[in-house]
Amino acid sequence: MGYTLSVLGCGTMGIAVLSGVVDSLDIPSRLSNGNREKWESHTPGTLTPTGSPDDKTVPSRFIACVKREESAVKLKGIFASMGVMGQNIEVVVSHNVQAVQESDVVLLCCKPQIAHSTLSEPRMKEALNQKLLISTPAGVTISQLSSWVLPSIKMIRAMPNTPCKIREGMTVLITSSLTEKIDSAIILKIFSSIGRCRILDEKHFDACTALSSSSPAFACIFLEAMADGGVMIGLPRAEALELASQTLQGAARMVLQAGQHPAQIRDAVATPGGCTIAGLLALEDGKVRSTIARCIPIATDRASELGQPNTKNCVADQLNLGGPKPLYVGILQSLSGDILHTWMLC
Ligand SMILES: NC(=O)C1=CN([C@@H]2O[C@H](COP(=O)(O)OP(=O)(O)OC[C@H]3O[C@@H](n4cnc5c(N)ncnc54)[C@H](OP(=O)(O)O)[C@@H]3O)[C@@H](O)[C@H]2O)C=CC1
Ligand SMILES: O=C(O)[C@@H]1CCC=N1
Repeated sequence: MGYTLSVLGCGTMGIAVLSGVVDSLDIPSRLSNGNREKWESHTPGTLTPTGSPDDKTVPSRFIACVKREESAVKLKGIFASMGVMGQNIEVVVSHNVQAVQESDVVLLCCKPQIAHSTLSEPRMKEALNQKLLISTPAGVTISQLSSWVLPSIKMIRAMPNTPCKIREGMTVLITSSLTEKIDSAIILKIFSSIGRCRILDEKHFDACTALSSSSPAFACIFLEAMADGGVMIGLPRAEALELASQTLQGAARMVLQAGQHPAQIRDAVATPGGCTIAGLLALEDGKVRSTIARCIPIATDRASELGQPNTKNCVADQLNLGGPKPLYVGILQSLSGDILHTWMLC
C-alpha cells in the first residue's frame, strides 16, 4: 500500500490535482472496468509513477472533503466516470478532521478566506501532527500557515493550475521547509505526475499565482478572441475554436519543446509583405502587448491580498453565502448598480 492523500476543499483545483494524479497511476479498478481511457500527458518530463504497490512515495488511497452534499454528489460522478469511486477514492462531507486523521499527506484546497478556520477546526491541529501539509490557497503565506498549526507539521506551499487535470499543469513549489528526503520525493512525484513543476522562493509566489495559476483564464480570452475573428469571416464556431486552440498549443510547444524564442517563431511566420505582418501591425495598434503584460502585475497585487486579514473579499464571502457562483450572479444582478459595481471591483 502507498500513502493516503486527502484534499481539504475538493472544488475546481482539488478536482484538477486529484484527477491528474489518479490518471497518472495504474489503478487496477480503472484499467479493468472499461471506463474512459486515462489522460496521457504530452509534457516532456511528466512522470508516470511506476513504484511498486507498496511504494511509500506514491498515493494509493484518496479522500476528497467538501462542505455541501450536492458537491459530494458531483464529485462521486466525476470519480465514478474515472472508475475509481469507492475503491480508491472516498468523498466526505464535513468530516475534515477524520479525513486528516486517516491521511499521510493533506492537500489544502479551500478558499484563502477560510484557510485559517479550516485549519483551526477543533482537533485539527492534533490530526495534522507529523503529517505533510500542501497548501494551495493564493496569498496565504508560510508564516501565516506556521502560526495556525503545530511546529511538528511538515508543510509546503504549492501553486498549481487547472490544466493539472489533464496532466498538463504548471506548479510552483516552495519546499525549503522539508528536511526529509521521502517528503520531497512525495511532493515531486505528485506535481511532476501532473505536468511541470518548479521550485521557487516564496517572494515570487504571487507573481506565479498570476502568471501560471490565473493565466489559463487569460489565455482563453486570447483564444476566444482568435476564434471570434475566424467566425467573423465565416468559419464555423467549432472549427474556429479548434484551429485557434491547436495553434496556440503548437506555438507554446515550439517554445517549450523546440526551445525557440517567441520572436523567432513570429519572424519566421511573417513573410515580407504577407498577411501575417498585416495582422501583427493591427494587433500592435490595439496595444495588445502592454494590455496583456499589465494584467499580470494587477493579478499579482490581488493575489497578495487574498487570505490576508482586513482585505476586500467579494460580496458573496462577506455575506457568507454558500451557493454556487451563478446564484451569486443572479442575486447580485437583482441588487442595485452600486453593489454590483462594488462586487466587480473586488
Ligand atoms: N481555481 C484555480 O485555478 C486555482 C485555485 N487555487 C487555490 O485553490 C483554492 C481553491 O480554489 P477553487 O478550487 O477555485 O475553489 P472552489 O470554490 O472550486 O473549491 C473550494 C472547495 O472548498 C470546499 N469547502 C468549503 N468550505 C469547506 C470546509 N469547511 N471544509 C471542507 N471543504 C470546504 C468547497 O466545498 P463545497 O463545494 O461543498 O462548498 C469546495 O469544494 C483557493 O485557495 C485558490 O486560491 C490555486 C491555483 C489555481
Ligand atoms: O483567482 C483566484 O483567486 C485563484 C487563484 C489563482 C487562480 N485562481
